Amino acid sequence: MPVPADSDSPLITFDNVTKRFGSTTVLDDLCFSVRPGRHVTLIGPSGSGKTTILRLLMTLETPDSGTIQVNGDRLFPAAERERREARKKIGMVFQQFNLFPNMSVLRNITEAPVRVLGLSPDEAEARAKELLDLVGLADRTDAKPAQLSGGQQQRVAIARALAMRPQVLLLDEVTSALDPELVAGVLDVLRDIATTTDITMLCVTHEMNFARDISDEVMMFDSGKVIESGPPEKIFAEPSHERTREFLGAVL
Ligand SMILES: Nc1ncnc2c1ncn2[C@@H]1O[C@H](COP(=O)(O)OP(=O)(O)OP(=O)(O)O)[C@@H](O)[C@H]1O
Repeated sequence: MPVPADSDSPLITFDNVTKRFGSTTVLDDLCFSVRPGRHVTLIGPSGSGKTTILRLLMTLETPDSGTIQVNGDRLFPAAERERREARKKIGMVFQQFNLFPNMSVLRNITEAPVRVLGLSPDEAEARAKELLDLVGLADRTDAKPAQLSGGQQQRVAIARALAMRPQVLLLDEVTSALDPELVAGVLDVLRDIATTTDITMLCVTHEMNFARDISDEVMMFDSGKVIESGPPEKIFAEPSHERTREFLGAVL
């Protein structure tokens, strides 16, 4: 039976998760959990497995062993039906915006809620308009993605992820593909979502100021494990692990 989320029971749990690509062990008996409503940033050197963690939660990858649960439903190992239930609670925004180029902005957002959640087109459209307002694009409903800047496209992608009413929002280097002048607008939208909603966020970013602003917790990964975690003021100011000091020394 799924356990209802409350502030004491974790929303996301990784128990002894191992993931290999060929002979490379990317996640090594990894254990961590995230409580509902928390905003957690994953940091660590390139190749330390941060994106793989998000992709496992999206069921885009399969672990070699271990258990992953979301709100008491198993993602892995799980029967297909249970996995689908768990998967529905998760939305992701990718580095590349991945919008449907031939659909309008509005249709990009309403498509999945109608098809997957069974919302009526009117309900989906009303929700999409609220979300476009939230991301500052209420006047661009009829535009095609190619008519928007990269920052605007990424804001549509954020609205599209939220339209599925996920409990967890995964953000994978969402500003890395943007021109520098467009980064702030996207980060402002995410700051707003972090402060005005109760959504749980797992974020991979190289924007350390953003991580400092929105995170309740920063987890430092190295060699497939969490080597330290804590509030951003602790991790950024007084990291206790030598590898964290080295990493932050290179990126800050
Ligand atoms: N589909 C795949 N096939 C083979 N190797 C992969 C695959 N996906 C990831 N890897 C490897 O797994 C390791 C971890 O990759 P991952 O993208 O999770 O790291 P990361 O910490 O997010 O790195 P970065 O900060 O550079 O994005 C890397 O060595 C990568 O090359």
